[in-house]
Amino acid sequence: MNWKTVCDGLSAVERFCAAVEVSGVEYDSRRMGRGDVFVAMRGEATDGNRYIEAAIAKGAMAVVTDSREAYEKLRREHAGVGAALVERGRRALAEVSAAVMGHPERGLALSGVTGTNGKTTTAFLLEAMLRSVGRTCVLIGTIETHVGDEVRVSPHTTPESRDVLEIFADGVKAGATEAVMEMSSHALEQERVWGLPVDVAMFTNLTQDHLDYHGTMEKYFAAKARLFERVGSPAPRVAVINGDDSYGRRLIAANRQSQMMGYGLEPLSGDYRAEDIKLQAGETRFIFKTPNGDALMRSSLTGRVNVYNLLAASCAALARGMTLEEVVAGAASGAQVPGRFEVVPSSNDMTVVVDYAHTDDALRNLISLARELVKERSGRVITLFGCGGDRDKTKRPRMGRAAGKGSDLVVLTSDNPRSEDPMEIINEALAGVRETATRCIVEQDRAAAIEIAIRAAKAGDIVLIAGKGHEKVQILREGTVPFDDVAVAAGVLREIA
Ligand SMILES: CC(=O)N[C@H]1[C@@H](OP(=O)(O)OP(=O)(O)OC[C@H]2O[C@@H](n3ccc(=O)[nH]c3=O)[C@H](O)[C@@H]2O)O[C@H](CO)[C@@H](O)[C@@H]1O[C@H](C)C(=O)N[C@@H](C)C(=O)N[C@H](CCC(=O)O)C(=O)O
Ligand SMILES: Nc1ncnc2c1ncn2[C@@H]1O[C@H](COP(=O)(O)OP(=O)(O)OP(=O)(O)O)[C@@H](O)[C@H]1O
Ligand SMILES: N[C@H](CCC[C@H](N)C(=O)O)C(=O)O
Ligand SMILES: [Mg+2]
Repeated sequence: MNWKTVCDGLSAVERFCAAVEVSGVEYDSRRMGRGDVFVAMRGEATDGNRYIEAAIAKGAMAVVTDSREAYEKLRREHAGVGAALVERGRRALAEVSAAVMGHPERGLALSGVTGTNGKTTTAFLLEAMLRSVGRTCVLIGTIETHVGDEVRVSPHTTPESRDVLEIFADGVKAGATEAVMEMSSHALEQERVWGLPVDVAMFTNLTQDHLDYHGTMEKYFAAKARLFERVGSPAPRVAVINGDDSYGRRLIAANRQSQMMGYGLEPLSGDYRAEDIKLQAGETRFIFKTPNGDALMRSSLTGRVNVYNLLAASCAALARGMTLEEVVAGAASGAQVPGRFEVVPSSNDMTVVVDYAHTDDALRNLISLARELVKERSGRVITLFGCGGDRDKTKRPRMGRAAGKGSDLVVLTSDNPRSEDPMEIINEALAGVRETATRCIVEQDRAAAIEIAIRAAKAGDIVLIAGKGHEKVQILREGTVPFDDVAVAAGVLREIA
């Protein structure tokens, strides 16, 4: 594509439309190919403007920068290279990528989901519903990325706009008409989803997480709320919002532009509600009440939180034109989401569950679900958890309290300590557990800790292995090593069988 054509569609402060052809876009000098546009973005760790020379050396035909100094240097020293001076690097990245890739976002109806917990599960459910009526989908989220039937690894929950658009372009080629995407608060704040036309936006809930990045709950909420505002693209056509959540109610009250679908369990939560809920291990049933009729909803997912996820996905599927009957049939077709209340198969008479609960709210929900499940058989709840390093430190004692409060035994261990000292993280969480009277065993090594937790269980007990879910690695100061909670737990269960 001609750089001038790209330039014409770019909201730039100044531009130099050299007569060059560009074939791709990159934001990382290490990934540059000949003929690409390099978009320099200012980050927290470094500044993309430092890598302009490296990008040109690798064959950049044009450079987009938010630095006047860098722009003027480019004009002086690289007369043959196209250039644009913009206000915000990440916005420009989205605009340039969409133009160079021929606007793949226009070929897909996009449903986006945000919230602290439940994004991955809701996205998987919605994709299953859409697929059940024969639609080809793109799915972008924490666990993996789907381009129709092709499964790819997800380096991030929400990639940079350039990478999202590349996936969209592949999706369009594969015949996709729908895209379902998790939109993390980091991505909304950093405008990684700038310019994407969201048709249906979903909000699951907001509880404490990521305060290391956002600072306060209000700022964290403001980042999530951007999905429902007119920033960079029109406001979503339909907003699907959890009316049982106090932040959700604020979004509902502030809404002026979208068709509103409020959902929840409380009578005032909205027009889409779950009533007569029946929860069992491996089965959830409820009456899905809608303004256009009611239907019996059944799913193999376990737990009350999944009632919310089913409601959000069902509302979105209705908004995408599916009938109530199709939605209900589609929900029944939704399979296990990896690492979300995943029961590890075993011949022992205890239950071992791997779950991605990594906030105090998720732990509380998980433990109270486990408590309900063991009630009849008078079993105990044994909870293993750890807290991530280089992430929100204030959630550590809160997670400790939540684990201690509902469990009969806590095993405290490591969960991606990253650059931090694992024992320091453990001690911060331990302070919370100690506020409760629950016995706590500390074992820094996660594999050893899993073994301790399972060996402590008796017939009828449930062992919750929380925090890592689908993850396949442990991130340590010394490096990243393969690690899989399900595999480790299955190994221990085999040994004691
Ligand atoms: C805090 C955060 O979100 N950081 C992300 C962000 O980094 P940054 O803006 O600080 O960028 P930077 O590293 O300073 O680099 C600036 C620019 O220089 C470029 N560069 C850098 C080096 C070089 O040699 N050449 C070069 O061109 C970089 O590609 C970048 O464009 O942009 C980078 C490029 O895309 C990301 O890799 C990085 O993710 C880091 C690794 C990360 O851990 N992110 C997590 C917190 C995250 O985003 N998580 C959410 C999910 C959270 C949830 O569970 O809800 C997610 O959406 O995945
Ligand atoms: N609707 C919900 N409300 C509260 N907790 C939930 C909900 N859905 C799932 N959870 C809990 O949160 C954990 C993570 O769920 P899920 O992966 O669906 O959320 P997520 O928002 O994608 O998380 P992340 O931002 O880390 O990717 C689950 O394992 C479960 O313990
Ligand atoms: N994706 C989230 C959750 C990771 C959960 C836990 N395994 C951790 O490493 O803290 C994050 O990066 O904060
Ligand atoms: Mg997720």
